Amino acid sequence: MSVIKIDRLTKMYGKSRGVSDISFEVEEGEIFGFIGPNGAGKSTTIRTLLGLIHPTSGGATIFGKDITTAGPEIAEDIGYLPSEVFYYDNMKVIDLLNYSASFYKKDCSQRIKELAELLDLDLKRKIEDLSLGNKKKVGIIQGLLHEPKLLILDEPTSGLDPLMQQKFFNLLRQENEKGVTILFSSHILSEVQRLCDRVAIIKDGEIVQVERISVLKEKNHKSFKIEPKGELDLETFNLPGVTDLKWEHHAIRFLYQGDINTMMKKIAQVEIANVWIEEPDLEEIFMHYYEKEA
Ligand SMILES: Nc1ncnc2c1ncn2[C@@H]1O[C@H](COP(=O)(O)OP(=O)(O)OP(=O)(O)O)[C@@H](O)[C@H]1O
Repeated sequence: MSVIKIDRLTKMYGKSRGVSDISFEVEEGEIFGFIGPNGAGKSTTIRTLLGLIHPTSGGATIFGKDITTAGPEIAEDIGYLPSEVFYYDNMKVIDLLNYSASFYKKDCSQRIKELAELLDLDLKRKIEDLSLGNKKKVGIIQGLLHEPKLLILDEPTSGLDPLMQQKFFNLLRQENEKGVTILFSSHILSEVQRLCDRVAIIKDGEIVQVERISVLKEKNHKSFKIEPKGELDLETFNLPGVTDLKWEHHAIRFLYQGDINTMMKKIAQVEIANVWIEEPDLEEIFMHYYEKEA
């Protein structure tokens, strides 16, 4: 079942484009990455889903309900972490969290304690005394305290140190194992690669691809590094499907998309000292993808 179904959604800000004609679905139980460079339209999509802004055309459903007509009802089962968090500084953390919890029809006090312990956050401190990272933790707890069925996270890791990021990712995995669906927006490819099952790539307000991370890595390119014995012309490997062909120290490097047997036969024709065939990381794939599409 689709938890989020976006159907031909367009959002214009006056004459300028927020997102245009985007469609994709997030299935129940998925950790779904939403990735693209700054200004691509991730926050616009998320804010539309949450009913904070209204679509210009097209629309979306969450849990099968229309975002424009059933917003408050849907919101009860969503946890949202905005990319930037703003608070009334002179409140204590616990008071703020209790206030957030008061919007839900359940007792969240135990969950608040558990999460604060896990994230190592002192509930008695005043918000104004907190570092950026600790403020972010308050946002994370706010998003999770009512045990939502869907988590929508907009660039959630900014401001968290690597150790806390790791804890946060573990927490997300635990939530996901309990059945929580997660939409995770980011411009950092490595974190999407670590966490997500599938990903939608957005560029200039349009979805350019929706794919499993594993397929993206397999289908796209292999990274080759070949160290020849003696001299070899770089042009030897200038074959269909080869890109980014270059010398790197004593080795020839390139990305290859195509039948692996063709490439292995070609390599067998030359004298080599060593060969490395690797999956490129997502960064390489995306850079290549963006350049190709540009
Ligand atoms: N309130 C607004 N008024 C006018 N234009 C806006 C507004 N909010 C966003 N935009 C424009 O819409 C486009 C998409 O922006 P959006 O913030 O959704 O991108 P993003 O992918 O979330 O990027 P970032 O990570 O930088 O927030 C950009 O061109 C941006 O300038």
